[in-house]
Amino acid sequence: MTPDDALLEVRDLRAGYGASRVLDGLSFSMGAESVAVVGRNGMGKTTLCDALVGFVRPSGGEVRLAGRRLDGLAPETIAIAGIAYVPQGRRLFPSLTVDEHLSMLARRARGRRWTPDAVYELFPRLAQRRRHGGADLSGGEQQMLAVGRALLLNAPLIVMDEPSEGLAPTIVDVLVDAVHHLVAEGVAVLVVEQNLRAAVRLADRQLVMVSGRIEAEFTGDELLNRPELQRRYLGVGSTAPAGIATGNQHTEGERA
Ligand SMILES: Nc1ncnc2c1ncn2[C@@H]1O[C@H](COP(=O)(O)OP(=O)(O)OP(=O)(O)O)[C@@H](O)[C@H]1O
Repeated sequence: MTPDDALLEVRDLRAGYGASRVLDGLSFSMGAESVAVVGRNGMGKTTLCDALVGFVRPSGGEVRLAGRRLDGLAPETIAIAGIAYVPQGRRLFPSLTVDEHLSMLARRARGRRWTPDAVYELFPRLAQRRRHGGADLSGGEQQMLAVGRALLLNAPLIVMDEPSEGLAPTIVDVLVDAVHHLVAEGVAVLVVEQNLRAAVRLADRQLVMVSGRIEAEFTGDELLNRPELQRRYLGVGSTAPAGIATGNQHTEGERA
């Protein structure tokens, strides 16, 4: 991909917390496609997401969306400029209903592709639960709501941090279908994943993060079929079932 046709271009990005540098000259670019970032725990994946959306202020480098420089801007400005965020842990409001979560952004979404009704069409399960509070939802329903809320920004790029975390396999299927649907409509999705099986279903391009940089890129098939790559880059042990989880993923089995 040349910078000319990149939707998102990240160049030499640096960021950290106080004196500790976490992102250390990270670069990649992507178009209107899905791309996964995988890597061991603590390599800086969440920090990358937070730096892209403005929750962590970069200390150097550039983030450009469709050519417009976004690094250093406030999170609200970056959201409106076109990067929506589905954060790790979903960050919903326990006392607000599904409807109330979505109606907060409904006015901005009016007349555009993604409205609350369109979100309910994508996730019929959410429509059935529309009057339930955030705290009453299963993990899968919460994740659908977090994705739905991000969609209402009608942004060209959605960043998702560990979307499959804690979800039952059937709900991961719903999520994978939704991401494919979005990409087919021209929305770009950048997804950070600990779960390699989920990562390769969500995206063909797999960027491997090591110590705050993108160290290598593989296709999903390459990563799934080459245990030595999994051991080297993802810390998947030789006794683990091939390609199930990177680092110390803890999940599955939650009620759908
Ligand atoms: N708020 C913070 N203050 C200080 N250090 C932090 C903070 N958040 C993360 N770190 C440190 O930054 C490094 C990268 O963390 P980050 O969460 O970005 O990695 P990650 O690849 O997403 O890991 P994980 O998969 O475990 O969430 C770690 O060493 C972590 O301890």
